[in-house]
Amino acid sequence: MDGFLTPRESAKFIAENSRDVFIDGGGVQRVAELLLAKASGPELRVGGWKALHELNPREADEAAVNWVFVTDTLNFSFWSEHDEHKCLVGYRGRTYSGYWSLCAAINRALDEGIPITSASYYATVTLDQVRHIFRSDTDIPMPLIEERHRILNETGNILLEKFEGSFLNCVRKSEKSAQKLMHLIVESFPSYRDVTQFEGKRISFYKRAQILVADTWSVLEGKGDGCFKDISSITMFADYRLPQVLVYLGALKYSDELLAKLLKGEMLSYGNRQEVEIRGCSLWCVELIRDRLLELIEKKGEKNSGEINSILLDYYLWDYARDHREDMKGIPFHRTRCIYY
Ligand SMILES: Nc1nc2c(c(CN[C@H]3C=C[C@H](O)[C@@H]3O)cn2[C@@H]2O[C@H](COP(=O)(O)O)[C@@H](O)[C@H]2O)c(=O)[nH]1
Repeated sequence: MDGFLTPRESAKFIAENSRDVFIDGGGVQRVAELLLAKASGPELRVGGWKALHELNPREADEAAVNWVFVTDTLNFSFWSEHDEHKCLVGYRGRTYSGYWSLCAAINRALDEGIPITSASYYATVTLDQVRHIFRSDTDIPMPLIEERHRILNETGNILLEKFEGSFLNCVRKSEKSAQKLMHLIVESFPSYRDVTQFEGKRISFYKRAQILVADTWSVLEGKGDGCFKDISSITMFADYRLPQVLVYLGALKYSDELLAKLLKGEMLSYGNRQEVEIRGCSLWCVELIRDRLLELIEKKGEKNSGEINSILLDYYLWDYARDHREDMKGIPFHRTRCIYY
């Protein structure tokens, strides 16, 4: 997708021109120190993706890669109008919400013999079948179910036409370059084209394309086809949870006007100036946190396991947000209903 700034360039430009969202240097320092204490733990390792999350595949084979692909193709917009009434999926004795309800529904379908990770199946799956596969245990369905159906059909057909029905073939075309894979994804699959404009510039976030590259790296354990030489060039993923946790941790601040709007639960449309500032400043904030953390590791004389990158910081902060959901109740997340994050 030529003519667009990269996500990192976009984020820097947005942060420099933002009016309602600000990065707090003291907060960046404090988050870097929080992460320093975890730098040698299991969380900030590529292995954490499997070790810490029971719904993720254990294997590192073609089927696992295709599980990641269909999951990240649908990895968007799980928030509900009222948090106490939301889509929930029970699976193997546990109840899952949000992003995890998607993973639970996919694993439940596979257990029921529904080949939901096979392009030949989801290229022609019907809306009724999709409603059944992603059914909720509550009366609140998974949001945007019609869009999910349309995207499954569209994406399945493209994967069949261009990559013989397997995302592993797309990965292999990237020749172990994360950037090449990200661009192959956005050029091939329209639903991944997370782009807009800001102050007259064409900017990109590519949130689902970046997390797809990251999850592919993770499911392949950073080895073989997943040994991307430039994996550290992937930035955090501009969703609606990371901004919330960055505000909670004091690294990001909103203007009074924007905070009041979010506290009222007002929706922001995709591409709206304030929505773009929230996403861009969050992305840039994590880049600054990563830079500061690497300096602290250097100063401490610890060998930086080359692995510390924005992906692992993002995963850690996203999990942190999950684990501190109650504490974060007073901090609003921005409500944008779209297929991009
Ligand atoms: N920045 C970022 N955003 C992420 C993820 C994930 C899960 N991914 C990895 C994490 C653990 C597993 O290992 C997965 O590989 C989902 N999301 C986004 O969050 C939102 C859903 O939130 P809630 O409503 O609370 O479930 C939605 O926009 C979804 O797209 C991530 O990691 N980082």
